[in-house]
Amino acid sequence: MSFTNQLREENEHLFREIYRHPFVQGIGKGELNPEAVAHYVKADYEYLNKFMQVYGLAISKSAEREEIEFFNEQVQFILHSEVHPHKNLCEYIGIPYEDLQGYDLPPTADHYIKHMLYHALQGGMGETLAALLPCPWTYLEIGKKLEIEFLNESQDHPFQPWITFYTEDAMMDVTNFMRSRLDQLAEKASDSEKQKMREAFHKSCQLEWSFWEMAITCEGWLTEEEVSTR
Ligand SMILES: Cc1ncc(C[n+]2csc(CCO)c2C)c(N)n1
Repeated sequence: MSFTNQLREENEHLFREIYRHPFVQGIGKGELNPEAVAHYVKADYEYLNKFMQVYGLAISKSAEREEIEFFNEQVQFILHSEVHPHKNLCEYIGIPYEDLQGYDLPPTADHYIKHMLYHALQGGMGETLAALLPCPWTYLEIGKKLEIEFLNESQDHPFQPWITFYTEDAMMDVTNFMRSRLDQLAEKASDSEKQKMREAFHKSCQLEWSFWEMAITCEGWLTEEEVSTR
């Protein structure tokens, strides 16, 4: 079995729970709390800004032009394409996209991005890819499953653009490129390097679940007042 198939199997429980998460199920049912949606878009916009910087670090570790080209394309993808699912969510809540930009990252989003920055700064390309991969892979699976379970051609669905964005070939291509590079690197890696890749991947899966939870609970930093009254 390939290394990334092993990673997928070891994290089956988290992939299942991500799909079962109430925010993800709310996308499927077409019913979401507007405050949770605004919280998600605010956090995700800034998360994606930092995510592009992780791609920048990955470029600095690239051994071949093909890798540089891939990460460069993915920065373009985030800048110009990944705004569409955000705009779909903004339309649902009737708030202009610009009004949801420029906010501080809530604790979980901050943790997630710093986890990726850590592996990109400390580790090699394998560790970096292992930390990045759950991001496209979990969204690809969410999109595919929601499409099968909830999309019906004859009926309007408020999140149809969001769902189909993540089922397009582009999402499969990003996931497959990262998987094949990571599989190649794992073949040559030592046991301790592979262990670091496993840990980076597993924590990113956990943080993907936590990101949905952060949105639905409108998680924020405690105010001074809250700290002093606990
Ligand atoms: C928390 C969080 N996780 C994953 C994505 C989806 N996503 C973000 S970047 C990227 C790959 C682009 O190369 C994908 C699929 C998101 N928006 N927010």
